[in-house]
Amino acid sequence: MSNLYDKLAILAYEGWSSDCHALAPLMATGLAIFCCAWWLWRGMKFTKINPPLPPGPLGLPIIGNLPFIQPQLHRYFSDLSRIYGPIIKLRMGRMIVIVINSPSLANEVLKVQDAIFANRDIPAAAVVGTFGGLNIAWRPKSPGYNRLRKLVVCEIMSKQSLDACYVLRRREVRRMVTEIHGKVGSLVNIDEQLSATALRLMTSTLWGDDPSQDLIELRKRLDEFIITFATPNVSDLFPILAPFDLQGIESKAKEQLSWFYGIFESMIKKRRNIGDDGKEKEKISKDFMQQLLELHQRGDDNSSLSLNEVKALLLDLMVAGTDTIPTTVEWTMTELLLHPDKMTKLIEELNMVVGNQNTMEESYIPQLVYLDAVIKETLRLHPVAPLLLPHVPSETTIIGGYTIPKGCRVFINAWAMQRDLELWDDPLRFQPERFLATDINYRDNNFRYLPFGSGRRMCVGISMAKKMAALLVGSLVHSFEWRLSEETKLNLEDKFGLVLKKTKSLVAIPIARLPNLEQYK
Ligand code: HEM
Repeated sequence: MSNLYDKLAILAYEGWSSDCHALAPLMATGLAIFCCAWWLWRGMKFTKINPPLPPGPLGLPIIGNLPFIQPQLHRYFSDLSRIYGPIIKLRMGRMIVIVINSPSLANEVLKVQDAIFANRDIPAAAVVGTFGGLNIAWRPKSPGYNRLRKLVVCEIMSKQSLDACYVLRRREVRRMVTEIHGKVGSLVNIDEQLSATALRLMTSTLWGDDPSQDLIELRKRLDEFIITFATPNVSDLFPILAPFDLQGIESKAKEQLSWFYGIFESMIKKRRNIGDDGKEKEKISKDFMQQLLELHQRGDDNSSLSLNEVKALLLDLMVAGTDTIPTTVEWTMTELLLHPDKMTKLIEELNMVVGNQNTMEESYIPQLVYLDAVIKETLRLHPVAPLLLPHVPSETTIIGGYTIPKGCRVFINAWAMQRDLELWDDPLRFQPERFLATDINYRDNNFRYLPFGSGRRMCVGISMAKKMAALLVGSLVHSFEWRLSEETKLNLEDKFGLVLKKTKSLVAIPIARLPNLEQYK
């Protein structure tokens, strides 16, 4: 090769110096024009492919904006968007963060360019625990992810499957009503009550009844695990440091996850030991674990699950389901207690549809349109995932005239859009009626209202969440009248975390409102 270059050089030199002497000025001009044209073309091509990154606050070298980030991320990001516009950029260590604050740009990310943005990056702490991202929430875009999601949406969360395990949900909700009835006239911490109920609801839906299971220990482990994952990890901000696990987060996560997987493995083992016949089989046939194991045993590549996928999924569904639903229900009860006229309207609807001789059942939900509007309005003002989950573009692209680099984290500030004065009439007012007047829905591709996200990464638990939230709010309001103690000052302060919770738990006094004691059993 170098020989060839040498020959060409000699040829060029000899040609230039002898035969083409007269053409020299012409060739020089031609070369100059070519260079200018090439430079202009490169410049145009560069600016065309690489517009600037979105605007944002200046940061420091290496650590970027990290020292200035405020813990209430949803509020901090929306304050920044008032200064820098609907799309902003921050840098956290090596990580570029993009925040979207307008429905038209959210439409670009979640619909027009959904194929690029339907990707995730596994946090360092989750790599080992999810067997390299075998769960749904962290799994990068891949045929494996599509297969898993399809199985969960079409089989586990199908109407048929959810109806089949209603008996399990009903039992836990009735248990909650009985427990609250035992505290009638005294203060009840609604957050604690709902968290315990949601955990029982989720665990019995996932694997039915397991008397050997210590739910207090499970709750404690779950809280520790959530704290580990919510702690900002230097390994994610500076991947080069990941092998050192400087904060010990990865090793903690590994230990915590192996505890959960130990429990799942022993339950799977027990389940497999149950024979094909008898009442035991009948009892367990409705829970998710049974369905997941049946998918595992299918043994065909397109529609079966590996055992590690089964375990990673059980954890995914447990984490996703146990805090989102009670948080939504607690916010709903708080708003209703702050707005007695809306509470009265809901009671009237429940009296009319359910009646005071019956108990609240899921079969009434389609007729309870005001209840549906109340929950939708609550999720508008208090979305449990205010920034959705981070989307990670699988290639560099352009949004709103700015370059969005491959691998950055894109947050959609649903919280800000759902309270935007330009998008909603009187946005800070709790007004469920706005959902009666319009037909805004959770799945509408309506990018000003996104409590469950949208597109390929939309929440897979939406059908289950809708049923559980309606059953819980309906049962609490149908069974009891709720009063506040003299000292209680209700407020709507929130705190950002894995879910957007109330800063102060709701505490209220239940009074029985149904005529028969039987209705509380
Ligand atoms: C009120 C209750 C709930 C709300 C408001 C909610 C909201 C969300 C949101 C906003 C996302 C992220 C969407 C995105 O990144 O674009 C999400 C993802 C997810 N949710 Fe939910 N969720 C709820 C309940 C549940 C339940 C009950 C389950 C399952 C038992 C569940 C399972 C999941 C999973 C697995 C994902 C990840 C989906 C993916 O990455 O493909 N969620 N949810």
